Amino acid sequence: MALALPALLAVAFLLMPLVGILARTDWGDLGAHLSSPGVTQALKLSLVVSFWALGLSLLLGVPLAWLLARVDFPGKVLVRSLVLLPMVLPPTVGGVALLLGFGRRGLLGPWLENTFGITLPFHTSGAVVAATFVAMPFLVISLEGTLAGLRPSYEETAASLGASPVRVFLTVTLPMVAPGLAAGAALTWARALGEFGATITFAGNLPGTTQTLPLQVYLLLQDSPEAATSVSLLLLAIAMAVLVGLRGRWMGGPDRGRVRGRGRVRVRGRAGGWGQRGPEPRTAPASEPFAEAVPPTPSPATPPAPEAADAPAPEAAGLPASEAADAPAASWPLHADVTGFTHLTLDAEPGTTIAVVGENGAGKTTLLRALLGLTPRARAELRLGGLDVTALAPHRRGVAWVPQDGALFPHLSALTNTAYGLRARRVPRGEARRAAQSWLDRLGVGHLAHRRPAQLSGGQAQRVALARALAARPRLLLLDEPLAALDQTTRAHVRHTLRTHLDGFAGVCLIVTHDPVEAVSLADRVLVLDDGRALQDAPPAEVTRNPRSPWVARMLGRNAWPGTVTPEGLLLQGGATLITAPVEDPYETKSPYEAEDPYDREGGEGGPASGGSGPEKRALAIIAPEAVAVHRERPGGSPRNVWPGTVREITALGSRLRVLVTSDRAPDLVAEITPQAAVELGLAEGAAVWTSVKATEITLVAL
Ligand SMILES: Nc1ncnc2c1ncn2[C@@H]1O[C@H](COP(=O)(O)OP(=O)(O)OP(=O)(O)O)[C@@H](O)[C@H]1O
Repeated sequence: MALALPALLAVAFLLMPLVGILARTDWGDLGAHLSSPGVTQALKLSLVVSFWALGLSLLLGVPLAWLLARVDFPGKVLVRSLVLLPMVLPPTVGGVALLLGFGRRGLLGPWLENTFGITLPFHTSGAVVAATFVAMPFLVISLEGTLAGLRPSYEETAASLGASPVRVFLTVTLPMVAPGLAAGAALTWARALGEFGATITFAGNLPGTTQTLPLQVYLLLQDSPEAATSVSLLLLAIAMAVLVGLRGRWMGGPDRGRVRGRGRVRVRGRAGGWGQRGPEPRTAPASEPFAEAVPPTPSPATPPAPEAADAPAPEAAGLPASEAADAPAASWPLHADVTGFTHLTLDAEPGTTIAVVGENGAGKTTLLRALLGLTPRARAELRLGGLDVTALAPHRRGVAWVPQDGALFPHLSALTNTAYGLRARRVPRGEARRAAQSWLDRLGVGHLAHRRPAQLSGGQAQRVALARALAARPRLLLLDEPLAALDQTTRAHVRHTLRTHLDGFAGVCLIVTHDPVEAVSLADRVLVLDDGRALQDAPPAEVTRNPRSPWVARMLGRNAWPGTVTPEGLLLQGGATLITAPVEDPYETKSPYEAEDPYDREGGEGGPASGGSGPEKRALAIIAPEAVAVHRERPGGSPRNVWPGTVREITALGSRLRVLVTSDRAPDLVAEITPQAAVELGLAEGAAVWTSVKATEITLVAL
């Protein structure tokens, strides 16, 4: 209430002059005033000047806004202040400054006059310059705000689909910032139309040449105040119309209402933790509803129809003719040497799907961006099939990227989105659309071809994004958490679709995921990253059996305790010893896979076995939750690993319960028991219990 009064006063203060104009307008003579020769001449001149000023502002201001929004350069703050200056400078001072810069005796004036014969003062061009000087900042700041708010994933995805930077700007950036651009343009035009102070100071007040409407108002005020009021009303009406048309869009940053981004629902941390289900079977059950909606998938031996039918000329696909000539038909093994923040070597046969997992900040996105050629933080020497694409720009690599939110272009239909990659490679429109429709059909979303992304559900949008990437016929496919934004049911459906279609993909596919089910059910290999290095790169079964880090173990639903190997077992942090079965030195029993591990061969730093070279042998004790017994009394008998503890959390997992027990004598432990056992034990959160693990149930994995 205390604020309402001054606020009302402010509104009244702003309203009063407008009411004054309305009250004092001579409505009977309004038509005559506005159609008088002097006013119509000034109106015409104002329109000419304001539209020229708008044109100049667009020509110069759009690139400037883009530069300010997208490029980091020294002195950027200064340039931005310079752009804003005319908005706060008194217009007459602006006029004086223009005179000193471009006037006949100004810095550039003589040169302009002698070289181009251009004299600005007392010419219409001078009025245009004055109007541009004061109006352009409106365009620049409005567009800069919109551009800065546009997530780069749209433009990066467009590039990954093969679009050149100019094409990306024209087909993605410009349409997506159109509302901001239109708002800025309308304001710029309105400001130019109302310009007075700089114009009269710099260009003078010559009827028919520089005397625009605002200058007319000033003159009329002395001779015919009623006519001045009528012209003021006209200018007021125009200004109001512009503001009402913009409906507050100016300075509002990107038009978030229109550019609908899919929610980034990150499934992190505990998603794959001890409350997670065990791995799903790799093949989804035939009873999955979506399975029926998916047309039969061609085997890898018979490439998908669109690939065969619509393969563009190699040159059209962005390959230099010489490289294209000896490019293998449709099979793209991967070899990547990545250096920088990410440091690893990756080799994979065509058709391999690799799940990239790791904690937050492990370098998953950096790896993908390095393969795309989009980050200076890591560089990938990249060979895809017979082609070394290292030196190629992102849009010429044939590396398609599906970011987490899909980044479907909101202004294009599902069909046009899907055809985007082919169109970027100059495939004729009809052909590209037919191929796109075919891909949409195969992913079960063909009937949604004409919908805009905003009219699709999360799962449908993901399928369209996948269709768009596959339709571009990439040599390498990068999926960044493709299922993260989906609910559990949709996730299972889309996972099945993904699996089915990745089976028919003739390149390598990397999937970043935080979901162990996704990693195990979709991938042929799991690449575990830690601080940009490959901690483990093995088939899912191997990673599940012998996880190389506590994080991976926990992600896969296992208890994982790091410690130091001793003759009895494992010395845990805190001094307790975990007794294991007669110890097989984990450093001497390596799985066949480990023996082949490239990091072992190279003895590379950070490789999976590098920890074995020191005097102290670190290992990870893996304990399956099913192997943990829970008791109310201290158990007797054989188990030697017995700890008192307290139940901290009980969660349901299918038909079983997972019980988190904390103890001051051992690390946190998760037990999996039946609901019946829980009832019999009278388990509840806070209950004092004992946990035990048989020595034979513990697996030691070298760290
Ligand atoms: N542009 C950048 N400049 C400097 N450091 C960066 C930049 N981008 C990422 N990093 C850092 O690099 C590391 C790896 O980041 P990256 O985004 O690749 O991790 P991630 O595994 O994808 O993580 P998340 O699971 O959280 O997405 C992090 O420590 C991050 O802080």
